[in-house]
Amino acid sequence: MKIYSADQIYEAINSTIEKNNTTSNELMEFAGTQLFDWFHTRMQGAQVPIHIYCGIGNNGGSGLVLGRKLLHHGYNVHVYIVNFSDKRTKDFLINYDRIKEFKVWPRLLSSGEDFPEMDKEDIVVDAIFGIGLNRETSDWVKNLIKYINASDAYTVSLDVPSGLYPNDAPEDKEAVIESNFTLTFQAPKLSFFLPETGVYMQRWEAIDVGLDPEYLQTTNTEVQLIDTLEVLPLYIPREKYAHKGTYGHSLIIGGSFGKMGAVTLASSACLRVGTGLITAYIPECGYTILQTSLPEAMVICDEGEKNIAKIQYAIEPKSIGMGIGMGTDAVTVKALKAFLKTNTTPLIIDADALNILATNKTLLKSVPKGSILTPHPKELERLIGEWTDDFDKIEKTKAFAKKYDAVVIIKGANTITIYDNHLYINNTGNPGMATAGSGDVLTGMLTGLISQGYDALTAAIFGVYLHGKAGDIALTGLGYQALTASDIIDHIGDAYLDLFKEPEEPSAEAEENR
Ligand SMILES: NC(=O)C1=CN([C@@H]2O[C@H](COP(=O)(O)OP(=O)(O)OC[C@H]3O[C@@H](n4cnc5c(N)ncnc54)[C@H](OP(=O)(O)O)[C@@H]3O)[C@@H](O)[C@H]2O)[C@H](O)CC1
Ligand SMILES: [K+]
Repeated sequence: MKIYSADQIYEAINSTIEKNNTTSNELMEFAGTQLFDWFHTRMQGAQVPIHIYCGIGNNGGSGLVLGRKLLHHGYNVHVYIVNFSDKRTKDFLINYDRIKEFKVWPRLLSSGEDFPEMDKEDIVVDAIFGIGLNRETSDWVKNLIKYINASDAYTVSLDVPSGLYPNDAPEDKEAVIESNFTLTFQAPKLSFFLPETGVYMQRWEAIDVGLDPEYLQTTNTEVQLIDTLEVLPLYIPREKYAHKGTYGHSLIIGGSFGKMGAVTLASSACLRVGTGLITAYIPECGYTILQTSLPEAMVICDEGEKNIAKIQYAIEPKSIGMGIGMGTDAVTVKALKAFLKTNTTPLIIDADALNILATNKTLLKSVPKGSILTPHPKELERLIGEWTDDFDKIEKTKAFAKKYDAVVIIKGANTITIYDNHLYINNTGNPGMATAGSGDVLTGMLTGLISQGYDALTAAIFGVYLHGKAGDIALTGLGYQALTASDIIDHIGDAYLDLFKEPEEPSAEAEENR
């Protein structure tokens, strides 16, 4: 799914108006009708008080259309105008007049003294600011936002939680609505997926507000949300006359005394994702561990007993996953430096190998084209330096990926793959996957995909998706706490099979948050 910038959404609105020979108010009416349908389907006339807070722009206008339609169907509606400016938009004014058809005179809020009474069993509709927010809110509006947040009423935000920019960090963390549900217009916004700003909503759903399909389809976006529809075309089918050589030889380089499990997990995941052959390159002490725990794997032992000391082998791998459990012992650092000088095979660089690169930045130039780096936030910070907020982090990572022509995967709740100034946000995975070895599994999967012929970017997008999907499937019957990295490996096969499942009729529940 494409994630449009605020500018692109305004362009889409203009294009819709031009092409369909319609008016912006008709668009607002359509959007409001869709919003009403959403509420009506769920509420079925229930008389729970609904408090609609409308700003004076088009976000507020949409709130007024929704309010009018709810009133028309006999709902228990209270409408407030958050009068933060006298520059009311044309469509706001039209709908401000129209709601009075129902003999409803919205209450004007214009200072901190007159906030309405609400009960925590009530529903709040937040239509204060949409994507037109362009500066810090005034103190009294901030107080109103804090008041709404403190009410604990179930809050549904229209388009975005008010106070949240689609493509920027809020100046004041308290001046943002904490929404339980965000009904976003047409497509979600980037800020929904980043750790610092994603917390302002529990769930979201995109409402089709009828924007010009041609504009939406032909416009390139910098950001994409990756789900089954996006990865299905990336899948490379297995050939009938294939042999194990067809799907490449993968090499996992890592391990140190006490950390051999990481290599076992990565090698096992690499196999499960479909590599033809797998070799683990480990220090001597891991020989029996590997051979016993993973009979399918071949093992090459380094001359070092407890740490990797000199990387040399006589095989020709198609891809190499390195760094997991490797440690940062001086002898290993030296071995990695020497290895990078001559290696031309694409690398998937994780964990300690990332830390070694971060302290020896000149080595980054020796990372071959078509390689992937998989840092978690702390490792990323060591590579690119500190950032002021998530958006700054993304800009810095984009510059880093460009400079070294590498694919960078920022691991997190919504793992983000960055390459060539584009962002691919993964939509699978769950908090149960924040567990020991989960990253080692991902490294193994990426290595196995590249060996099978996927290019680095495709392997990253597809691998991160499959990894998350395997974790999601594994979750059933386990729950967040019990999920382990081995469970993710055990469900890689199910994640593949799930790609080809006939789509079920979407239930309202399943539609939410996708
Ligand atoms: N099909 C669609 O996608 C439709 C979307 N719609 C909705 O429209 C909003 C965007 O509406 P817009 O009027 O552009 O913007 P807002 O309602 O978010 O904000 C209104 C104005 O408020 C001013 N502003 C911005 N920040 C502040 C602030 N901190 N304090 C005070 N005032 C502020 C700003 O105007 P200025 O001239 O004063 O800068 C905003 O323009 C979108 O989110 C959807 O909800 C429509 O329904 C049409 C269909
Ligand atoms: K809003």
